Amino acid sequence: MSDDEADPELLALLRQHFQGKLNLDEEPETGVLEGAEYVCDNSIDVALNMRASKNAAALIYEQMQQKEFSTASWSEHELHPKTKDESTVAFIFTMDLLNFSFWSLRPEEERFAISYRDKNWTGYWSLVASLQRALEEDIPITDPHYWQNEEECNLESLRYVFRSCTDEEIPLLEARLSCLREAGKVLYEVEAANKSAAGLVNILARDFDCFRDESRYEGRRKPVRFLKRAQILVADIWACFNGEGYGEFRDIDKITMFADYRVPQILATLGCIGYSPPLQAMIARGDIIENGSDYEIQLRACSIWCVELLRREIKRQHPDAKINAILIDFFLYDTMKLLEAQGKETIPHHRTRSIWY
Ligand SMILES: Nc1nc2c(c(CN[C@H]3C=C[C@H](O)[C@@H]3O)cn2[C@@H]2O[C@H](COP(=O)(O)O)[C@@H](O)[C@H]2O)c(=O)[nH]1
Repeated sequence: MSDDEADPELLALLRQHFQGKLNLDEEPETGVLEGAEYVCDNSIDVALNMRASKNAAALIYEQMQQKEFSTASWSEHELHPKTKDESTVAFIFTMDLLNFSFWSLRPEEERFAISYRDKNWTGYWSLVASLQRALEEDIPITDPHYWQNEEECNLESLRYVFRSCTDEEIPLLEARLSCLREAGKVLYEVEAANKSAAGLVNILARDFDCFRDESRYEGRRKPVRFLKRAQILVADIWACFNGEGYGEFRDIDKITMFADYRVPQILATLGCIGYSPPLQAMIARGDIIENGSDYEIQLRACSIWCVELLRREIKRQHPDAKINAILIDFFLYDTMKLLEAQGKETIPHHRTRSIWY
């Protein structure tokens, strides 16, 4: 072959690459942990406390062992779906499309709540209860075709699905409808990610605006990615299916802590993270912290990085521990909710209103 004729194989490869069809990296990365470490290294309003984190790691692991905390714990929750089938995947997908911003400024007895199975459910559980109740009322709330049908699925019908037993409505109802509408457009196959957790997270962030949870941070060229609902979606499917069938992901340990408003709260309560005086005062007063602000990015990123360091410390203390950031996160969230139920909250959660968490 003369040297001015490019190899046809190479040409075909390059053509595919420039058409964006070539997936060279068989082992995708989400970039969440890399961004979290960068922010944490440059953060002045949130700092990690290594001694408290070391002590917390031992405490968390001991309690997780005592409670035999595992993926099976996910399905033990009264409201979580029990069947291991495609309808449960659809349930979890719908749930994590809408799994954001339940906090209320109202007193406990007046806040948005769902009455279901003779109990009033608030926060995240109000979402799960609403979806279960809708399905029992034969509303196909987990069906993408329903989300697309403007006759059937609209603000009125969604207001009915999330009807409250108090006079406070679910926050961001319109935003929830647009998340469903958008998702309805991109009919989704879990197989697309060929069993890669990071791959599925990246596809969700690429194909759905409402999963693309990232922020520009100071001078950094690349946005800092949090991808909280994309990651908790993968984690919920993995946990629900105990890592089998739809829940099988070869790289599940690449999933990080989910940067919400509860786990930073328990990390601060444990002393693992600390705030600068101005940030401390804002959180104590219950001031709104804007989504995308420096304070908020530092809070979320340092929490992700802190849970990563807790995971590493637990693995150092117990090399054969079957543990990852997901199980630590789930455990910390449940622990925070227990403290809340016992009226033992000492540090409030930060207040950011957004569709990201
Ligand atoms: N980081 C993290 N964030 C989590 C969860 C969960 C529930 N996961 C269940 C599944 C397995 C676990 O064992 C849990 O039982 C909800 N959230 C987020 O918190 C906020 C709701 O708070 P509140 O209004 O107080 O209910 C909201 O942003 C919601 O998206 C978690 O696990 N981790």
